Amino acid sequence: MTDAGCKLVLVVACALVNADGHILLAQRPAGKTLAGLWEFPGGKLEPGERPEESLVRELEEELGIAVKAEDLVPLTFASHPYETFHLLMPLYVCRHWQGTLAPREGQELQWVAPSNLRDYPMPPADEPLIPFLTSLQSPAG
Ligand SMILES: Nc1nc2c([nH]c(=O)n2[C@H]2C[C@H](O)[C@@H](COP(=O)(O)OP(=O)(O)OP(=O)(O)O)O2)c(=O)[nH]1
Repeated sequence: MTDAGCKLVLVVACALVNADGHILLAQRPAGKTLAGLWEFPGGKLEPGERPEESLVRELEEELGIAVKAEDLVPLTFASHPYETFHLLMPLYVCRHWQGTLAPREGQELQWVAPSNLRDYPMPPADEPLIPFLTSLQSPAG
């Protein structure tokens, strides 16, 4: 059966990877949907935006860093049926940015070793993404 009422929501997200090979997670603040869960920085595309452009904007807004679109490397994507919408979320990896990273929206931030990602409760859409991150090569690898 086709779900004619399904609303598709496109969200772009980024695994920022630091020199130690750790990945940045952000905790969704109280009051938002999925509050308390740890997610990859990013957000919904605004009308007319290209995905990479949207992610550059979100990373500046949320973390105060400047990222070049060409430093956003596609890794995989999430496709998850939430109750009120279907989430389609490309996940990029980024190892290069400028500026000092800071939580601009009051969110908790944590650098996490890929092998420890499962210690951080994530939205259900994100769980299938974890194996892709644990298989990321280290900068030296
Ligand atoms: N940024 C981000 N969003 C995620 C992840 N996993 C996941 O299910 N989402 C969902 C949560 C939200 O429903 C949507 C992102 O919305 P958003 O961050 O732009 O805005 P929001 O929380 O204010 O959205 P809302 O759900 O409260 O309307 O994608 C993730 O890893 N990163």
